[in-house]
Amino acid sequence: MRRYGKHTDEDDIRARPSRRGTRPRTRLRPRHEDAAEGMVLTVDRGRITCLVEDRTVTAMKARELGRKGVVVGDRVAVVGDLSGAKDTLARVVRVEERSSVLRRTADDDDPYERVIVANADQLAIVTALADPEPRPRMIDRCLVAAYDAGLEPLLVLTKSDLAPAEALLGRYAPLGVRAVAVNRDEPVDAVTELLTDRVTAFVGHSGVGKTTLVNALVPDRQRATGLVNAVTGRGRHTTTSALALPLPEGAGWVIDTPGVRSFGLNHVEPGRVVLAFPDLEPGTAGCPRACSHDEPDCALDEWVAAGHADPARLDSLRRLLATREHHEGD
Ligand SMILES: Nc1nc2c(ncn2[C@@H]2O[C@H](COP(=O)(O)OP(=O)(O)OP(=O)(O)O)[C@@H](O)[C@H]2O)c(=O)[nH]1
Ligand SMILES: [Zn+2]
Repeated sequence: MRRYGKHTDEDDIRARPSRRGTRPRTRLRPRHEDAAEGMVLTVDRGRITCLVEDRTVTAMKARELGRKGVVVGDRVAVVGDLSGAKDTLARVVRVEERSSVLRRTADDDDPYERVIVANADQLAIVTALADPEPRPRMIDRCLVAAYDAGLEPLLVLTKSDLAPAEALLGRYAPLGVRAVAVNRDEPVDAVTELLTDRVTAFVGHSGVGKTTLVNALVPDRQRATGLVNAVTGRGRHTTTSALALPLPEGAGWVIDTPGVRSFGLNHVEPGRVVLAFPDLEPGTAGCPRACSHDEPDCALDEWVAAGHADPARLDSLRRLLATREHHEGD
């Protein structure tokens, strides 16, 4: 399992198998042999805050990176002043291959897509059970984004003191999505357990209680946020970019994404979403080319009729795929 932070051991990283195989490092990386590994904690107007060993280092993108973006969660190679002292500036010279990318478009009509988080393995979709009312279509859209990005979704239902969770849970039962209900007056251990040793991006609409939850999960948040702001010189409430926060004892990461409520799904291909449905996926072998999986010739109807999968699963898949069409109020 991927681990960053205090327990990250550099030898570990080098020993990780890479797609490039076993060619010698010297040929792979002729330059910046002395670079240190860092993990990007936040990016604010070109200033990259990374964790290098146990130090918070501010860096700028090296010119040689060109237009390549650097985002929260990226593993990077950093050179220069790595002391983490005030007013020092290091350089990010390389962005390592990403194991996942979470993208968004401003909305479905906006063709411009941007990566918001790299290397997460889980997407926590935070929804209040009341105040504000849950918006199932929005949850569905987040699920599609998670499946598309190859992240495992996790439904976190907040304010369980205000309303029961059963109806909402019922809607997601056929999808097999893990879900947990919490409120601010109870311990959050059940959530912590699901985050252990993972990198989890949190999304949610304003007012759902995401801040309350993240503060409970990361009791050290004030300190962690303070560290970042000491370096960027910005106030606690001004940052709008995503921020990686370590769970206690280095047991995983919470990536808070202020302002990310839902996802434009322009770039999503039905084929990638179906991959998250291993019981249905083999049935698509009989589909016409570029099947939307919601058309008369789709082979999945026959697949289900033949008893290979539960019809409720196909209904759920189609409901999710339909959220790619834009509706008022998403
Ligand atoms: N009843 C109840 N209210 C809660 C709970 N958690 C948070 N709230 C309230 O919900 C409101 C929003 O909580 P926040 O934690 O600020 O929510 P947020 O999602 O971070 O919203 P923004 O700060 O606007 O992004 C606040 O008034 C909280 O006091 C809960 O478990 N139960
Ligand atoms: Zn099909």
